[in-house]
Amino acid sequence: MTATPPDPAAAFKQQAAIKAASLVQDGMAVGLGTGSTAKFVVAELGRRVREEGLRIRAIPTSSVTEKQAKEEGIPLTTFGEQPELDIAIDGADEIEPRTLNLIKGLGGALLWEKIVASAAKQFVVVADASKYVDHLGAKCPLPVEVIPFGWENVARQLGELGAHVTPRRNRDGSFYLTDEKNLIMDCVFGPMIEPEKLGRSILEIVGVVEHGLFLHMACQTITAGPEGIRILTPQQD
Ligand SMILES: O=C[C@H](O)[C@H](O)[C@H](O)COP(=O)(O)O
Repeated sequence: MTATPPDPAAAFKQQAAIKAASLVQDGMAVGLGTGSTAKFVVAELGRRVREEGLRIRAIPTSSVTEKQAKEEGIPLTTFGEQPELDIAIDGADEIEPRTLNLIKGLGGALLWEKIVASAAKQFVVVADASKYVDHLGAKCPLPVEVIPFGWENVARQLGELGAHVTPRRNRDGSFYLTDEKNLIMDCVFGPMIEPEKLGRSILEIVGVVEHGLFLHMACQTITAGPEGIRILTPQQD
């Protein structure tokens, strides 16, 4: 087994995560994100539950986060019991600093993440400062979740929208499967000028479940880097 190399941004991710976790108050219903930054949020909330007696109920955005939350002793709930969340805190792969538009899903959790974020009164994003881009798509592919049946045709149509499309695979060559047993198409579009239009076009393709563009959803981003913690809210045009 090969060891995972240490993450040079881990300390910044943790700083941003602890700051964001401080927004969570007693009695809140909380959406728990997925990824290497969100896991610090879950750890900090777990610490507060155990050491400070913080009372929260949470909905995780992936099976991985669900496992961590249970290990941390965070009580979980469902949308049946809790249709609206007070806050959701999650990571991001790219952040456009003016709008706080995001690309998410490099960890494969974009579908549950979008459901949780859209059920939250406040959607707060945590990241290290390397996630800022001038235009979404500048550094990352856009992950698109598609059902397995007919994926080849969906991939072709994503290509017609201008993407270079790669189905995500595990190290052993098998298809990567999401928590909903769907596939992910990683779509390199390059810098996006009109992400809203692109997002609508992607959703028109039959077989697409959801894409990783989170547009006009975040109310705040908390990032940390060598210059310290930076908190942004969307700029009004
Ligand atoms: O599917 C994964 C999620 O969208 C993550 O929140 C995103 O990939 C950021 O992950 P990380 O904090 O590990 O960079």
